[in-house]
Amino acid sequence: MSKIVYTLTDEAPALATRSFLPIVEAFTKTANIEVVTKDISLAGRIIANFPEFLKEEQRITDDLAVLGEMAKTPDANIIKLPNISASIPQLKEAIEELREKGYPVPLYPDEPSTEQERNIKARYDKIKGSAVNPVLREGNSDRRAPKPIKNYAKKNPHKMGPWSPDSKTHVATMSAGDFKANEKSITLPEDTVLAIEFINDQGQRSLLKGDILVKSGEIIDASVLSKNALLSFLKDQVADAKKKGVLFSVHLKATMMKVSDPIIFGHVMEVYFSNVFTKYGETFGKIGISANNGLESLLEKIQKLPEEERKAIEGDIMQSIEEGPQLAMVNSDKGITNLHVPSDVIIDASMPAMIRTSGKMYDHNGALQDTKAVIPDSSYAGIYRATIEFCKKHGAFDPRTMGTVPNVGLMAQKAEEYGSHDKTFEIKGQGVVRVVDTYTKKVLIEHQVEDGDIWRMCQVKDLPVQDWISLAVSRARATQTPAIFWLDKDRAHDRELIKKVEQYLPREDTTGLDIQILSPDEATRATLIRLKEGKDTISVSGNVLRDYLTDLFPILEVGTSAKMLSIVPLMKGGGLFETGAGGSAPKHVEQFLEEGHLRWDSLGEFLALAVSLDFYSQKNSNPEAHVLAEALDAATEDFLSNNRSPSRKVGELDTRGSHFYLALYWAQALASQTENAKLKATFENIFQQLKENTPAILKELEDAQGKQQHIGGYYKPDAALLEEAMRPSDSFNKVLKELR
Ligand SMILES: NC(=O)C1=CN([C@@H]2O[C@H](COP(=O)(O)OP(=O)(O)OC[C@H]3O[C@@H](n4cnc5c(N)ncnc54)[C@H](OP(=O)(O)O)[C@@H]3O)[C@@H](O)[C@H]2O)C=CC1
Ligand SMILES: O=C(O)CCC(=O)C(=O)O
Ligand SMILES: [Mg+2]
Repeated sequence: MSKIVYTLTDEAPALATRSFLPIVEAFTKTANIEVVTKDISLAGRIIANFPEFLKEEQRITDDLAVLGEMAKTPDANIIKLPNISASIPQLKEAIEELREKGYPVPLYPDEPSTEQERNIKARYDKIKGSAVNPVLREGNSDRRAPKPIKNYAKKNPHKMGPWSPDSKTHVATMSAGDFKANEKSITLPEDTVLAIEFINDQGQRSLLKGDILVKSGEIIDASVLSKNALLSFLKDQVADAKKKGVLFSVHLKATMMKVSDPIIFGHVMEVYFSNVFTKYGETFGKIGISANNGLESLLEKIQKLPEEERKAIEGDIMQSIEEGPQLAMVNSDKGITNLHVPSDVIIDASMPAMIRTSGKMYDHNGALQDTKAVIPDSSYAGIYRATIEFCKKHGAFDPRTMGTVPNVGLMAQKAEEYGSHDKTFEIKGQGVVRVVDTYTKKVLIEHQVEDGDIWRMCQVKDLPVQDWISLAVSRARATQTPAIFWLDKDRAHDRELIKKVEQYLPREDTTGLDIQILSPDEATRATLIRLKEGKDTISVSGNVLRDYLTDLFPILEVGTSAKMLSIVPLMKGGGLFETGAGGSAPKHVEQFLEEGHLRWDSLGEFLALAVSLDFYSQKNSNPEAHVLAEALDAATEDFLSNNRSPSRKVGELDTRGSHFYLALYWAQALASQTENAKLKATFENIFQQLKENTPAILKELEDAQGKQQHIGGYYKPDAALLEEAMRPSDSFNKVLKELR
């Protein structure tokens, strides 16, 4: 019999799990459902990957690899919480913490010089960045705000900052020399093996990557971002932000695009702090400073220098900030700028948050200001530009009346850019990069490159594309909603995809459906007009737009993407249920540690669990699981209508209290259903007890707030301390124990 697999992750969701999972385990046990956990936290993944450095009792299995295999089986039923996609600074912090805890995992070798170091770095590079989702996502993505969530937002609209036509906020993106401009793409007629090679101006050939297995019908594309074009673009933008008196901010996806985007981030650092890097470049080289890791890491590393030198550098950094355009801040109280850590500002969440806030970001005084949002590559920047222009013209959206934009995203099997990191290279020297068919020796794609350019190749397989088209049609049919494929006939890769849509769409029954293909810019405008009028439109997009759109629209419509239903129907028949569409909210952990108040909203998890239980019921012919699922959905509606989401303020209901209410309503729904007498009897008793004990439980939960929390670690907290912190109500724990 299959099981429900629950993932243990990082930061706020991992804290929340310690409170919610015991409830899930207790409730599902009544239907004989086995819930097992798998550790895919950053710390867990590091430990699992370096067994030879550890004592026998410290070693753990590589749960991510286990889940990756499971995702390719029909029995998979995985509930996936958000996890950290670690930047280098985060990875190093986690390594440091583990070593302090007595796990002698190796240090991250920035510049490996031996074979062993190269091997260690390669292993860490697999753990770095977005290393989990691409492994589990063996299916395409279906993300939407369910009806009750939309209805709740209509009745209880979140705050939306007004937009003025005079706003100076704008998107700046490259007009030449970027990935979009240089993209070339082909569809392969048969299975073959490709190689990527670089031939420099002296005619020397080096293999960048060989043995790339490709299948018939697979689309490959390759492109290059010119370093020189990027630098001149960035210089112009720094000057222009200063001239216009707007904040300077850069929005990248350094986590998922883990090879290209940290390099681009580094160039932004070097341009913004050009005086500093020119003056101290040599010193920085000696002490191993890489601009790619951000200002915070730079400031830490210069602590090693003699005081006088350190102070001089710090002074010059301050001077650059004072003389340059003001930087947008991540945390103005703590002086953390947009350039401190490459993973602090992540485009999918950061751009919508800015749009929700009247197009403004924080300056160093904590005041909101108009902003230049620098998104160097123009492939997808246009959707934000179009949205900003729309808001300037029509004002902010109104959550009470706006429609909804569900997404069907092409994602399976490391599709498109998000699967490109093993084929992305910072080019050393001048010459050409070629993609070669190793059987026919034919050069399939070729680019002229210069030193420092970033070249990459992406792939998307044919079966995932077919599955994506079917999923789009089935969602359009199920909801009778128009669907737009966001594909640009002026982009090489999209042209290949359009051919497939034109080939496979006629195989589907589309009678009565409204399905169009529009470029992302046109699709944005068409969708926004409908959205404003209260009409719904399905966006059918590639992988990057899937990511961007499933934060953009939810954040505008319901305030956060945490409330999204996010299903991945796995291509082999299993189910992967992601909890919400957002991340792991590091800011929430900070508040919890300081004030004992956790504001993480688990709505996405409630929605995911209900679908997972229903799926379990079908797979295992277990009708009780279905009863649990229906009752959970009913409980989620009660939860919403009674406003039981965690508040942002200490002393008010937090995540733990919100979980108590969910349990209360879930028990109530089970007690009042009539489909299953055994569950009814069990939960009549449990509901009664929870109800009677409500004041005591709430008091115990409230008493746990208002003080600093000590959980014995950030990346690998202590299990017992966590349990104590996240389950502080004895009265609640006692009732749950009766079920277990
Ligand atoms: N599926 C996954 O595994 C994903 C992982 N990530 C990873 O998460 C980390 C943080 O990424 P970041 O870009 O900061 O994005 P997050 O989505 O974690 O955070 C952005 C903001 O969204 C709000 N938010 C997000 N989730 C919730 C929730 N459940 N309840 C309430 N509010 C929520 C919070 O706003 P406020 O602070 O105002 O309360 C939060 O600060 C990174 O390591 C990133 O790579 C990111 C996206 C998806
Ligand atoms: O895997 C990641 O790094 C982030 C994923 C993400 O943002 C998403 O799927 O929406
Ligand atoms: Mg995202």
